[in-house]
Amino acid sequence: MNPDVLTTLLAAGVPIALVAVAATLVVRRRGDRGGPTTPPSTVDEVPTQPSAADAVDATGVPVPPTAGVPTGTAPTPGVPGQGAPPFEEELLEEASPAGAAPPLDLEVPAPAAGRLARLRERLARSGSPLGTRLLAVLSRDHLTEDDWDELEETLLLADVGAGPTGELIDALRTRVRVEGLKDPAQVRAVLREQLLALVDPSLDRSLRTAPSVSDEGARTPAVLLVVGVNGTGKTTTIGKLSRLLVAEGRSVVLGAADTFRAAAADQLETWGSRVGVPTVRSDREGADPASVAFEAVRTGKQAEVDVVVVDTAGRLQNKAGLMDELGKITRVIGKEAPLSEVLLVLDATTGQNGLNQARVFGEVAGVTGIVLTKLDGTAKGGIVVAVQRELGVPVKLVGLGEGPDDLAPFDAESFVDGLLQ
Ligand SMILES: Nc1nc2c(ncn2[C@@H]2O[C@H](COP(=O)(O)OP(=O)(O)OP(=O)(O)O)[C@@H](O)[C@H]2O)c(=O)[nH]1
Repeated sequence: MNPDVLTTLLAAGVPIALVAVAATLVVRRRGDRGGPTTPPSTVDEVPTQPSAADAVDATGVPVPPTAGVPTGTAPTPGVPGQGAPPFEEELLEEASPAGAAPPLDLEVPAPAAGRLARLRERLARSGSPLGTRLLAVLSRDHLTEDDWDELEETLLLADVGAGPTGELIDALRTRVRVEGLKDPAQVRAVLREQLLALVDPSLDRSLRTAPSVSDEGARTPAVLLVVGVNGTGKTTTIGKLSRLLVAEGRSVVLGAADTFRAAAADQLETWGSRVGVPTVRSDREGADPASVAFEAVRTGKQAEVDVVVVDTAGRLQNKAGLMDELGKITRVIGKEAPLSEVLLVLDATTGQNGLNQARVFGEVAGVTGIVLTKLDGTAKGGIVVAVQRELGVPVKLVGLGEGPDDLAPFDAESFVDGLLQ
């Protein structure tokens, strides 16, 4: 964060987390009133104040803000039961960076650690998990050819994919024959080992979210571009990701470059405002997504935030169009900052269809990590294996539900343990 900005704000006695929100509201309010319309290829002005994540107490520990931010936008469809409180005109009239804004409270996102523990519980609720079904067959006394066929079918139905299924069956047959596995605990241990090998714990699943600092001390934010087909949970995932980043003490700017659907920008803005994260957007539906992305990165750079996360539309009617759009977004972002991550959001419940999407985006967008959403709603956890094989990039995050903090960093061991509970 820019120390000058911080000093000025602190000197003015302004709670910094609130300034970002108040100023964002003013910007939105102007647009709502039909004031100066946003010219084509430009975006709304966005405050360059530090985020809530930068607030620290005397010991340097981040001071978590508290709940419930009024916003001028509609309740978010992707935030069940969490619609924004009613629009408060007086509040917006008075809001200004230096003014005495009423105490607007921000939500406290759940810490990243421990989130994946929820995976077990969610996988258990998703019907009969893959591991349980495999164990049931493997625990039979003498495994016949029919049993092996059943194992194979179970893996294929769970979307593990033909190649990895063959590998797993071969490995298990060898182990059962050589080691004469009988004891259920032994069978379980071997299955765990083999599943883990498929999910591959050696892959680097870290998210590159650290800003770079030049020798002269200039900070450039990490830029995360989020791509994927509409409906996979992209916008919701970015909302959840901004909370995860705030929970880790990062300052964040969001870029609403999904200009195809105006509500997507509202949705993103509402997510951000709940945790004090500003959104750069255009009020013009169909505005140039590349210019919004560019502006978001420039804003993040000027404000010296840690991370800029950019949403995209990614309609898949035509690969050439998608390639053009994502290519242009990538090029213009590159003028301001290098891309740190291209995250592909895939819906875990879509099976082969999801894999086809992964293939196209993999060719077009240079994906560096996969976010698998709706893992809570499927017994087909095998898609993790298939999609990693298909793209050769790791699953980095998983969506475990519709709640605001139902996004967790992926961990191979916890995932396999979830399958084998
Ligand atoms: N159960 C469950 N639902 C999810 C998860 N992630 C997203 N969703 C839901 O999926 C639906 C679609 O999410 P969006 O974020 O609007 O999808 P999108 O890809 O941004 O769609 P466009 O904005 O149209 O491009 C919403 O109802 C979300 O609440 C998840 O991990 N689990």
